[in-house]
Amino acid sequence: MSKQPDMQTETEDEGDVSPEEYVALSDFTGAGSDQLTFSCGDRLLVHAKPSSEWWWAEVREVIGYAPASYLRERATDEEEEGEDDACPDDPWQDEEYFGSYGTLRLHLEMLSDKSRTEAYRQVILSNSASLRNKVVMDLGCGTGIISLFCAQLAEPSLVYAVEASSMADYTRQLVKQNGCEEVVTVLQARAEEVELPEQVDVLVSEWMGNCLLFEFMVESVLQARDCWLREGGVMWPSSAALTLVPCQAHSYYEEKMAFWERPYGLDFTPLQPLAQQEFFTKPKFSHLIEPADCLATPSDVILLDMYTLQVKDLEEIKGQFHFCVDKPGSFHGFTAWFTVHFDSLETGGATVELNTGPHAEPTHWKQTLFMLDKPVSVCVGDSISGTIALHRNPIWRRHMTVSLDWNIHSSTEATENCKIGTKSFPMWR
Ligand SMILES: C[S@@+](CC[C@H](N)C(=O)[O-])C[C@H]1O[C@@H](n2cnc3c(N)ncnc32)[C@H](O)[C@@H]1O
Repeated sequence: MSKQPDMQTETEDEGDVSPEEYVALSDFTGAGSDQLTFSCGDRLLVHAKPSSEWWWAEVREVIGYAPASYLRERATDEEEEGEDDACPDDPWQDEEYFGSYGTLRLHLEMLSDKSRTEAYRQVILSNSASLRNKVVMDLGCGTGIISLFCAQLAEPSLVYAVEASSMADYTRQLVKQNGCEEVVTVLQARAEEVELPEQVDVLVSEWMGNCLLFEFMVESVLQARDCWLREGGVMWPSSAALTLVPCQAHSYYEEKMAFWERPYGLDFTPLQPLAQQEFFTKPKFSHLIEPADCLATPSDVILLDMYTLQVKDLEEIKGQFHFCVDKPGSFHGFTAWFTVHFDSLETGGATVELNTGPHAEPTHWKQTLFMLDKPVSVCVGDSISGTIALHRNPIWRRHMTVSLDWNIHSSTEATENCKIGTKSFPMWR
């Protein structure tokens, strides 16, 4: 399976535009013969934009596909003179990111997610005695819910509630409204830039994104840990796991792909390559997998220790899987979700878990589905092994690409039969 499905079937005239000049934002090494290799600063001529992710381009008289997110439109000569590098102005897209957290929509979604919010409440409640007189930092406090739980359910000496978005103004009001202003200090700042008068005993944050890492808020948490957590202090969450399972996704496949087989008695199959490009090249967020659609026992493929994880580790995180199929069916893809654990402040105390998988109460993250280009029939006893890699985008720091490589060994066919596949899914770029 190619990394960019069906690229081979695309021609130069699909999505034609008159050639435009672009500049490479970063080095890129093509993975196959149809992909270009170029260096940061190279000028590329883009001939066609057949998809939003991959463009048909030319560099040094070589033609091939280039990832759109590595390119930026070339400025005029005058504009270019004033530029000292090719990097975008805001690789973290902070304006857009913190802008969205300055409105209520996301906070309503998060606070309405009872499993998520109650898990944090439970962490505070079950550690209330040990939190007495402790100093807490709530990184990315949003409306201040976790800080308010701390102030109401325990007796910390101080909670620094750090929030970069304009929501912080309202958070201050909420803290006052609930009589917690003696304990909770709201600081409107990016956590990376905040100055605290002291180190903290506990660093709590709700930083998890789709597929655990998307948005990479975790980097801010790791930087704050290194700056502000006292030696021996506690991280909440303390660890995180990404879980994967091979699965069926009949209704999604029917809805997006099989639909084109015979709508109204007509053969629309020439649209299937387009359907694959449009619906299956990116993961499906907000997927709710039925436990019955799991073809094997789910397995943790990536484990993160929040005490030892380093910012540089985030560039590429790899895991392996080996599934034994325990249900016959159509292997349509992989579904991923995450679980985080909160260690107790007391030695031997109970750990609290927030599990976003199909066997737990649904959360607003739901699960993430990665569709194969074509389903593969599998039988009980077959094995599906391979690797997963989360590659952080070198330019757009909140984005990543999830690459999956797998091989399927059949247990039933007399001759050794192994089907292999590989596919990369940009989230978002
Ligand atoms: C996922 S929300 C969680 C909000 C709140 N803690 C809750 O549980 O409802 C993450 C929040 O962190 C803020 N945030 C993200 N990165 C930050 C940073 N580096 N510094 C300060 N705030 C940040 C966002 O603006 C957003 O309000």
